[in-house]
Amino acid sequence: MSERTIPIVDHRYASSVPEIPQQGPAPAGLLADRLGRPLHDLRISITDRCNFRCTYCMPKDVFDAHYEFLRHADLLRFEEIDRLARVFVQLGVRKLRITGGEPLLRKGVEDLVAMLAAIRTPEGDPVELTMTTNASILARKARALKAAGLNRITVSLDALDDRVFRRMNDVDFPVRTVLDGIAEAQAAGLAPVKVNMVVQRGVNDDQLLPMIEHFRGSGVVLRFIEFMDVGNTNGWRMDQVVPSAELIQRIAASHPLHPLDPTAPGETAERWLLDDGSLEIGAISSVTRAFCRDCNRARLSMEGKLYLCLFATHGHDLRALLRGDPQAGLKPVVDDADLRAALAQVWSRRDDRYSELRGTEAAAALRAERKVEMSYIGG
Ligand SMILES: Nc1nc2c(ncn2[C@@H]2O[C@H](COP(=O)(O)OP(=O)(O)OP(=O)(O)O)[C@@H](O)[C@H]2O)c(=O)[nH]1
Ligand SMILES: C[S@@+](CC[C@H](N)C(=O)[O-])C[C@H]1O[C@@H](n2cnc3c(N)ncnc32)[C@H](O)[C@@H]1O
Ligand code: SF4
Ligand code: SF4
Repeated sequence: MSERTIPIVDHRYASSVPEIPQQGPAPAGLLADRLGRPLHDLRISITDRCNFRCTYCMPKDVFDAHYEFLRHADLLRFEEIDRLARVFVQLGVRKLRITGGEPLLRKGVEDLVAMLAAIRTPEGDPVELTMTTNASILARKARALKAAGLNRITVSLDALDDRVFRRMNDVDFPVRTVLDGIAEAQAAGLAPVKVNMVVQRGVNDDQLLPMIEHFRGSGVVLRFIEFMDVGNTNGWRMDQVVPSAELIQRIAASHPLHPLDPTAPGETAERWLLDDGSLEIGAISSVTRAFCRDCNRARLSMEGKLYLCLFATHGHDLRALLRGDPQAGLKPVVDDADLRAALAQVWSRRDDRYSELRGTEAAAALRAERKVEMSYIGG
């Protein structure tokens, strides 16, 4: 291991096994955390590997040839992910997002999509199923993903200028291939395609207007994300954050904007429409306008740890519940009702709100403990 490689998984992402409560949870509709927030989204990270080395996410000097990625045996099997997702849906989840690392790199990902697409709510309805991808191999996967039941897709793209994009993904990957992936996703009917751009001052903030011009009239929804202090390795600096308020002002100077109402409680993006109706844009302002108050998102890692915040320092070990853990004297939980009770208890004790606390001693303490990495938890 090189000196700069961060310590191995167990230390980074210490885990706690949720208890199985004696009594069942509150009825699904009433489940809420300590701050009264319901559970609505489950974001499932299916691999910690990626073929890009985006400088703000997997810097090369940390995620290098010596970096220890998880072994395949440590990953949840698709059947295990499916079982957990079903129980989460019983508890109120209505949107599933597959992410990573790069989710399209996981072998057989279409089979997982098909399994998750078959899940029904207690009322018999399907849940929304989506994915976040760097689109490096989306052009050849889009039709199979749609056929398997994926509803829509979000593509990460940080620049239109090929040189800027290659520099940011740091593996010399061309922008053309990502644009082809977006076009194929649209042709396959994965609608709407959303494009997410992380904006870093001095790195790609000159790409705002070219991105807008490119996607006008295309049907794509374009969203700008404030560069976040997620993880411990990306060298985050506040002076590289372009506050959404500034960004919107810069755009509005040349493209008059019309604000849109929120579509659902807890949504991440504030939205605007270009006055001529040619493009919807969104701003995700986790740094300058925290949206923890309505945060209804849970995150499941590829090895089965449940995280209650993007900035969490530890996860709850659901794989130990599914598989048992002889060393800890744990038998596998065979009854879904028990699993459901354990998950409900974890959610009901949640009080995470890192972005609201950023700048306080509580947040500094979390940073000292080491937060989970973005490529592990999936964004
Ligand atoms: N701080 C913080 N950032 C988040 C959270 N959820 C999403 N983000 C950030 O916003 C980016 C975009 O989120 P998406 O994955 O597109 O999720 P979404 O906005 O819920 O998705 P849609 O349903 O497509 O609107 C992520 O990559 C993260 O960088 C959150 O709960 N907290
Ligand atoms: C971790 S990636 C995983 C999925 C896939 N590899 C991709 O890039 O779409 C999910 C999202 O997190 C975003 N992201 C990663 N690091 C970030 C950071 N420091 N601040 C804000 N967003 C970040 C990426 O731009 C991407 O849109
Ligand atoms: S943002 Fe996505 S594509 Fe870029 S390094 Fe992270 S996981 Fe890979
Ligand atoms: S910082 Fe944590 S609690 Fe706040 S919105 Fe993000 S994931 Fe939710």
